[in-house]
Amino acid sequence: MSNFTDIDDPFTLDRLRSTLVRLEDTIIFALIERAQFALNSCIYKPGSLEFNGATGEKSFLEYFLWETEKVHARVRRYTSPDEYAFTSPLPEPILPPVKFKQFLADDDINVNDKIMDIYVKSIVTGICDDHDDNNYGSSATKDIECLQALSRRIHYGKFIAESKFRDAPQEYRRLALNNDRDAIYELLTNRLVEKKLLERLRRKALVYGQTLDQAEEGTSAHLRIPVQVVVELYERWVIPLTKEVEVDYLIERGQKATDDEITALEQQQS
Ligand SMILES: O=C(O)C(=O)C[C@]1(C(=O)O)C=C[C@@H](O)C=C1
Repeated sequence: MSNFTDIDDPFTLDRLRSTLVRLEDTIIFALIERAQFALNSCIYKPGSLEFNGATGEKSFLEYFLWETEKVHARVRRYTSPDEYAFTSPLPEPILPPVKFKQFLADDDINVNDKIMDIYVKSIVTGICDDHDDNNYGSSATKDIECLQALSRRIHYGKFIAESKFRDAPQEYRRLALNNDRDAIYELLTNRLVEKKLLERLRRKALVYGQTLDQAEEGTSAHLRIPVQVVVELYERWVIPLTKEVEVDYLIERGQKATDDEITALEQQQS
């Protein structure tokens, strides 16, 4: 809920990108926190015996996440335009609504099911040792932090997409009306930004992962998380999913935009 009550414009592409840079830190630290525990694969298996039927049909992680999101929903977490829940149904907030500055168009894009699937199958297995250390609650707590940070980062693509739409409304609308996902994908892609991001991420993973234990300095043993895993996470999943959200958003946005709106956006630019 950080940016949306700022007085100056929080929605320039530069400002939005600086939020993505900050979220890199959040994600790397969340992964480092999770990696200190074993994989504990039973927490991802629906109805696993370890939990004596207490989680019903759900896995321990799904059960824990749903209970967590219920509390967060009550304190209006998911009314913020940059927060997306994984579970449902969720209760109404007990706090009065917050008036957020309107920037996004209405949409119901939510890729959290995909994020969960990729996280459990490919991400957590890449950062944790595959054994059982009995730290089920701690592991799931850290999983929830990783999932929420990834979800926030990936859905932030909507803000980036809206900003790009406002910069070239005619063009995005034309492509959206043709349902041309590939051309939208090309138009929103900035390869230089992606390249710099991956280089920065490599450096961050190297620095943040250090234990600063003198005896291990300069060896890979002093890293709490493999650098390559963090870089690949972004290359294979985080950037592609962000772009998927951007394309989905731009298709809907372009198809719904009226002539008057396009004209008004173009006048704002000149
Ligand atoms: O910064 C942008 O322009 C974005 O759209 C975000 C992002 C990313 O996921 O980091 C995605 C697509 C671009 O090619 C560059 C970076």
